[in-house]
Amino acid sequence: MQKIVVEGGAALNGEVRISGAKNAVLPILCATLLADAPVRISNVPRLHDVVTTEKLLTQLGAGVIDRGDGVIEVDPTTVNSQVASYDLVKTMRASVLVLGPLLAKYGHAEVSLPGGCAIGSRPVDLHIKGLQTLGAEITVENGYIKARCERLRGARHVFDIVSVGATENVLMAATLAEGTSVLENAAMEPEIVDLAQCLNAMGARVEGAGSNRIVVHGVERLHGGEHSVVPDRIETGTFLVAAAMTGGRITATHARPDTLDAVIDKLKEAGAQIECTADTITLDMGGRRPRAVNLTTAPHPAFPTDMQAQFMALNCIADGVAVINETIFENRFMHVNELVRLGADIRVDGHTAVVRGTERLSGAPVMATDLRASASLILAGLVADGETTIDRIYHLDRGYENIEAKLGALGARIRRIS
Ligand SMILES: CC(=O)N[C@H]1[C@@H](OP(=O)(O)OP(=O)(O)OC[C@H]2O[C@@H](n3ccc(=O)[nH]c3=O)[C@H](O)[C@@H]2O)O[C@H](CO)[C@@H](O)[C@@H]1O
Ligand SMILES: C=C(OP(=O)(O)O)C(=O)O
Repeated sequence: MQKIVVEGGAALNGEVRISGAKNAVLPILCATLLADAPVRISNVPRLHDVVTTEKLLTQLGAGVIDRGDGVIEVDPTTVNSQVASYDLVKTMRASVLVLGPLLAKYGHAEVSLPGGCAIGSRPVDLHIKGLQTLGAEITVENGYIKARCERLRGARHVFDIVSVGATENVLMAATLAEGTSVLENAAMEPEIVDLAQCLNAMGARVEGAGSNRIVVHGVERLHGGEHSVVPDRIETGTFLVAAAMTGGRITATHARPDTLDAVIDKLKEAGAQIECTADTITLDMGGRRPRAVNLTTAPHPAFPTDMQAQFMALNCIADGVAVINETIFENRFMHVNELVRLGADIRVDGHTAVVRGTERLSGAPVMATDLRASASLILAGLVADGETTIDRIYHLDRGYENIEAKLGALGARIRRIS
């Protein structure tokens, strides 16, 4: 099994090119199923989750051409199965996002229940309820969600709680429904906006994405189209935190600063100087030690849960005490015990972690438990004395494109070993 070895102590300097967003490209690839002509997606990151989605689309019968240069062409006209099997869905929860498109296009779909994952139980009841509001008959049998409906009907639906995935599934389904749907208490994440832009490029009529009220005027068909995936705000934030922790200066290029307000505010609070243009972010820490920053995760535009672990790593070596509240997932502190193995001082009580910054961490073998936990361990390794070896990095490869090459180009001493 592969591992990543980091030798701490180097300040990061230079430029890093940000990839397309994992959390945008996955729903967008699923959305191509709605079209009745080929769709071309560019700025696609090379990620394990993208490969899994390609396999899923292929299993459904779609033609998938990955041109290897960040462009994927999906031909959905050859789809001949509406069943997403457990084998693939269990490896990637986002596979459940084929449910809405398949149901809307073909009138039926069977998608394996994704089950829980390391960070929480992550049910899909809100996806099901939303599709039921549009008229779907849904049962859950033998571990599969079985959905059926001749043609979905536009309706008003209020999500019980804000869910990114449920908003995406219902939004995609509503594009082919008869009449208008109004989705209230919708998620407002930039990835929802990107999905809506892609759907509109395919002929959908979606308004209000990015607000908590999305209006979808159903159309008879979606045609092919082209879309370039929004830059990954979580990858961007991860590199910015790395630079802040090491006292360095980096510029993230091909980024979208306007999707990162809460993260940029916290980095400034930690003492970083930050300058943005429309598509770059320069962070200068000037060799200073970061100050501790309190944070509470919440749906966009508040602080993203997908950046919590990275800021935990920053707080481990910051000046002061930080209180971190995780309000989205019930079990998203699994990096804590591993950070403690590196010398961090962290106490967890329920959804709250109290982090007392220490001047030094010391390298050790650690184990990644999930995607962002893996990133936090790399960040801690960048500032720890000696070597940190991170095991189970397959989590990392789900969501970061070439992270060791990108960090290495910024001056980090990092390598992958088998
Ligand atoms: C592929 C993708 O885009 N993943 C992101 C997406 O995950 P995902 O879409 O799975 O996350 P949700 O926004 O749905 O989850 C938010 C909360 O709602 C709960 N919930 C969700 C659906 C449901 O039917 N019932 C229910 O109770 C979840 O358990 C969680 O506590 O948003 C999360 C929250 O920003 C991010 O951490 C993930 O990186
Ligand atoms: C939790 C994450 O992803 P997923 O929803 O794909 O598990 C993440 O990107 O941090």
